[in-house]
Amino acid sequence: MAKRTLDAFFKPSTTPPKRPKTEPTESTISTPETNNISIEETKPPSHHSSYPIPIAQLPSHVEVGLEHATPATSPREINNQPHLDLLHFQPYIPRPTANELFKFLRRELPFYRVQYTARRGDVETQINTPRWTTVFGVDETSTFIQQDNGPNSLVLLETKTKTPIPKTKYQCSPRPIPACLDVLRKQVEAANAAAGTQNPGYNFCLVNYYASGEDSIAFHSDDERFLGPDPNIASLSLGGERDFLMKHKPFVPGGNVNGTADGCMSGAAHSMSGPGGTGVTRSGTLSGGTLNTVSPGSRPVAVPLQQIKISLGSGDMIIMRGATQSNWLHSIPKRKGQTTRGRINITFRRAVIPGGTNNYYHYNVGTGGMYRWDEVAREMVLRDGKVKNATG
Ligand SMILES: O=C(O)CCC(=O)C(=O)O
Ligand SMILES: [Fe+2]
Repeated sequence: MAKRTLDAFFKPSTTPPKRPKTEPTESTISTPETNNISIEETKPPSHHSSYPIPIAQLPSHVEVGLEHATPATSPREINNQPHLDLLHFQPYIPRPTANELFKFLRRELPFYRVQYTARRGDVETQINTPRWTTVFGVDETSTFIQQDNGPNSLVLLETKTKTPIPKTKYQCSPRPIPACLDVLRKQVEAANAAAGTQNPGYNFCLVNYYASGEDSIAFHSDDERFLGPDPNIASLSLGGERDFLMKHKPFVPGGNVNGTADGCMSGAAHSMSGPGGTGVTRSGTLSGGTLNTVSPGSRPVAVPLQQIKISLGSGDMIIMRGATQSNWLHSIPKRKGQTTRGRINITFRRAVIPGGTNNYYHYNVGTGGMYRWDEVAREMVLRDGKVKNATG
């Protein structure tokens, strides 16, 4: 990859003329005449039979920014409430690079507006996911292995036996994490190591695009059984600033408040705040740190009433660790009427069983059409009416 110094990277540079995307090499012209002007030529895109389109590699100026300047700050630990264990990088990626990465991913990734039906008792409801989504990865029982040097040569094998997976193993065609997101995955794993966190071994990358303040994710926790106990979820924000809310789960005799549909399904069966995603009504005041003690049985349980609001800017990253997911709900609430820039969120996770793979593709790719960002229309445009082999 073409390397440039950090100084050169942050200096305004003359934008070189755009080259056709297909050119497979890249170079930096560095002579006294050109004064280190970087000519960006892209590496060949990531191909796979499961992809609806080839997925471009990062432009070298973004790659350089990521390589040389992340983490941009040391994380702040947020663990001042029961069961809460967060690392907040503010930012993790320097803002100029994060903004470039935002535009690149919005332009290059396939996106979906997933619709699904949710059943509660006898009642079936059709849910329109209130944001754009896409997903890559496979659970730990399968592994993508490079067979040869061909562009389409990653094959999916059983992790244990290294034999091809049975055709019936998945109700979807798992997609390998493309190079442009795999760079981030590795860096975020390194950030965990630097913070003394056990290697999360991320094998999934979920992407949300919130086009405006109308798009949202309702209160939920990412504590599906297919993620194993105490899952580590890293969540990266790019583009427009949005509020990230967290609140402690209420005590429910017999277990969690379980998922009904309100468009927060990055995976099924998370714990949720109830239909409508407006949250569980609690008695008491929502003032700083007040504890509401409920006594469902013989043992009183203290429920912290303080809701947390973190404003997430471009490049910020939150790593949610330990008991956070089993005890806290999080959301990106709607901001109707406010002019908000589009925002991309990327979460890295580790799924441990095939059910996780089926679930993530079902709720983040689905069976509807594939959309791409259109720079002229400035919106997502339908490109492919039906998803080929994406879910069963
Ligand atoms: O957009 C965000 O910051 C949150 C996304 C999220 O919670 C999820 O995808 O599970
Ligand atoms: Fe989440």
